[in-house]
Amino acid sequence: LLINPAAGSRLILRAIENQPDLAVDLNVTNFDAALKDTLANYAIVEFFAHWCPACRNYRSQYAKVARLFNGANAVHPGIILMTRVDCANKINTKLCDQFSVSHYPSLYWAPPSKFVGGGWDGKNEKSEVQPIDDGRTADRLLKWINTKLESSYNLEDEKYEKDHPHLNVSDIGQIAHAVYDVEEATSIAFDIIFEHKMINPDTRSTLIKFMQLMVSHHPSRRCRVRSADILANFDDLYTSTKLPASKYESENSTGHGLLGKFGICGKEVPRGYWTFCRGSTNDTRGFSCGLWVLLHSLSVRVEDGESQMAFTTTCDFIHQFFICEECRQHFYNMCSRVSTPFSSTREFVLWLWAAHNEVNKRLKNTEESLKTSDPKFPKTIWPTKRLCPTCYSNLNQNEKSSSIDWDHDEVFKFLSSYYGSMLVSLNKEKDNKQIQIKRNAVSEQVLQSTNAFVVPAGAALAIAVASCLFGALACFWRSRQKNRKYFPKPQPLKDCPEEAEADETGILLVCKSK
Ligand SMILES: Cc1cc2nc3c(=O)[nH]c(=O)nc-3n(C[C@H](O)[C@H](O)[C@H](O)COP(=O)(O)OP(=O)(O)OC[C@H]3O[C@@H](n4cnc5c(N)ncnc54)[C@H](O)[C@@H]3O)c2cc1C
Repeated sequence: LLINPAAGSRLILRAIENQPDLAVDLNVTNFDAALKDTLANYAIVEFFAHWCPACRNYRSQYAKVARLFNGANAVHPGIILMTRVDCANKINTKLCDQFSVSHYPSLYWAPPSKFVGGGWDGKNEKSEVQPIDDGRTADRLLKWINTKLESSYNLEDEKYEKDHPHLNVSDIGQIAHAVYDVEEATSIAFDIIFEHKMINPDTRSTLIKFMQLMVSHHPSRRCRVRSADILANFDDLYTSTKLPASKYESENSTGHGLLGKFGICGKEVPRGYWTFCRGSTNDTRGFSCGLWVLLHSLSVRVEDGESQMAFTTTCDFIHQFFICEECRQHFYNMCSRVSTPFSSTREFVLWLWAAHNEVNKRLKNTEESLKTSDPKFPKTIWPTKRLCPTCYSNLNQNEKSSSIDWDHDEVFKFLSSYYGSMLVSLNKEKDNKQIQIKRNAVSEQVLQSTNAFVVPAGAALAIAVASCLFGALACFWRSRQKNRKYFPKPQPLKDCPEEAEADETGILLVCKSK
């Protein structure tokens, strides 16, 4: 699977979907970007040469393991990104040298970020990049992984049919995988809004205010940047006829004009699968779970002074745009019961948490009586003692009791950390200065614009300026890609069979690279 190096790194990862061989082909032009971009905890890089018969034989073995971890139908998503690099392609020579590749295929293991700009020289024992010394068949590679992760993955594992030991939501670290789902839920929410043409004079201001909230506080950088772009061009995109179609790669203007084509978190999202919010069957959890996580992750990020605006915007957004009738009505009733305006983040965060628990409590009874619950994710009053023991004033208290004596300070601390830093802990992006400028500028405007019907001019300007900076960086990168004159054609290095060593398994050969 060869990918245009100019394509975005997420596109690279997405392109593996529906491919029989799900290992991701990387080369020197996209190696760092793809490994930086993945949210998987670990990566494996196979260095091979396309002329090497041992590598050709090994391909199907590697693919059997990649099926478990890569792609939309991964049985165990978000854990390992499995990639390969063709060292016989001359553009990759330096990259392969960095890893001291002496024979093909050679496999290396590390957290993805350790591959970026890194290497392996065989001398540094403390290096986090580690050669996989025994991965010559699919069974042996998986055994190596299982030993390393203390896991029990099996080549026969099928989606939904086995336990997902690494994706158990009662494990606190799993929230780090939810960034994927927050992006997914955001994209789906906006796709629904655009496809169902839900923007009208009554709903327009709510949408704009929610987007302003996202520009400032969405946990995913790509959603913040894209929301800012859309907000800055909202009127043009909405009417669409004012823009040349080529600018946004669209030929026609259906639905809400070009807005629907613009991808609120980028063109690659929604990807069509869930990670943290994945149910044990296809029709449970997913979008509504992702939407809750989005709301909670926004709530912990707002400033004290924004809390009342964030509350009303959240209530209006759910009321006007969540197409589950029962959900939006119930939620709005809970909103309507609030009589005193919020003056702090803490109040808003705890209100949303309590509202969610009220829904959990109601659904628990309904789902138990109708037997519609997801057996692996029954509704509970949350957080459980296991997730947050200090949230319970009295640890001897039954966590299933209807009136738990919460320690609200601890609950707030827990929520702030869980939906704050823990949620983005896998997301290695670093907010750069431009984002900060944009966030500050927009936050100010959000505060001032609780009744705005249009994007405030100042916010639009700030957003546009910041967007231009991103645009300039993107242009610079693209022009550098264009200026690369050519990629040399891959040349066969050696006639492998003469250099080959028999593998003791009798299945494979190993080709020497030098
Ligand atoms: C605004 C809103 C209102 C809804 N109202 C209804 C309704 O009236 N009727 C209906 O049938 N469905 C409703 N739903 C859907 C329902 O709440 C669940 O989202 C759905 O049943 C899937 O449940 P889940 O097991 O994935 O967990 P969800 O309830 O979706 O929760 C997602 C994750 O959030 C965390 N979480 C759970 N409780 C809390 C809490 N109190 N505070 C913070 N984090 C928590 C957990 O990690 C959980 O896995 C609503 C959804 C939303 C977004």
